[in-house]
Amino acid sequence: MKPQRRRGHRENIWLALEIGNSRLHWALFTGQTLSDTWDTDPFSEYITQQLAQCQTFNDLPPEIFPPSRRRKVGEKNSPHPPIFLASVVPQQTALWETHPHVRVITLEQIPLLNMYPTLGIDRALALWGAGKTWGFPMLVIDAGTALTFTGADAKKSLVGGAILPGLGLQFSSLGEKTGQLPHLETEISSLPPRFALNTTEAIQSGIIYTLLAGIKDFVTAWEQLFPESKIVIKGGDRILLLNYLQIQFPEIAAHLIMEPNLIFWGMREIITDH
Ligand SMILES: Nc1ncnc2c1ncn2[C@@H]1O[C@H](COP(=O)(O)OP(=O)(O)O)[C@@H](O)[C@H]1O
Ligand SMILES: CC(C)(COP(=O)(O)O)[C@@H](O)C(=O)NCCC(=O)O
Ligand SMILES: [K+]
Repeated sequence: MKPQRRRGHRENIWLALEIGNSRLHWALFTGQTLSDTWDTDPFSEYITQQLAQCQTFNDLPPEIFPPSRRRKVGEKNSPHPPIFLASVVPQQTALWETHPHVRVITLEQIPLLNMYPTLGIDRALALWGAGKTWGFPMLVIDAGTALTFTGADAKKSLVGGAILPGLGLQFSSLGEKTGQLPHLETEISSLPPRFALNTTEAIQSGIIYTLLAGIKDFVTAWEQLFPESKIVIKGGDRILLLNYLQIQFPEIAAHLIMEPNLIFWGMREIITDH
């Protein structure tokens, strides 16, 4: 599984791909060093079929590997690097797993204790990456499509967690499943009045204040169990939520470390030598 060193081209280049429910998250590594990250939309079957034909790095389609990033990779005809894949979207996984350069990461590779078989690989990798970086006990909050809490104790044993609809999903489900509520943008330019007098602000208020209160409640409960634990927040809505937590519950926000690349740290831990 380890990326091989090859003579005559830049050493140990590998790609990490995390497939989430909203988008694909990519990282370019040289050995242990993370040199670049970017996000793309999910791919059609056509693009992944094209990918399976690629022989060299340069053959990678621009939808996957934007031209602006190519200079970091070295010679044009460098062999195709391995792509280490962690996915929580089975339909997308199926498009990739036959690809000759793809290695799918599974829960068995992650040394966390007490994992249950259906635990999301993203949650396990992010928790492992955070714990190996800042130490255990550890709680990870992933503000992605779903918002998740995932915690482990000092023995690197999964304590458990929680899953709820993320910020975007809360807005879209109200917009889609009701007769007269609009589908609002996830961006909230400022905190609305809690008791609002129009529909837009009433939706924003309901979603943002309950999310912030929920995060506060989970963080407080975790800290009662593990007062010495670090807590790290990741995911596409991390900045928005942390900004509003700073306003609403500054004492809670002060405990949170923000780090978007936890899953890539987790992948690096399990696939490279130290
Ligand atoms: N450019 C973007 N595209 C999609 N979602 C985004 C973007 N920027 C911020 N977001 C927010 O990120 C959330 C998705 O988080 P992300 O971590 O990308 O999800 P996942 O890992 O589940 O694919 C959405 O709720 C959305 O509000
Ligand atoms: C909870 C998730 C949907 C989060 O996915 P994401 O929002 O990051 O795309 C994913 O981790 C998943 O499908 N988990 C499986 C169930 C579990 O972890 O218990
Ligand atoms: K995720």
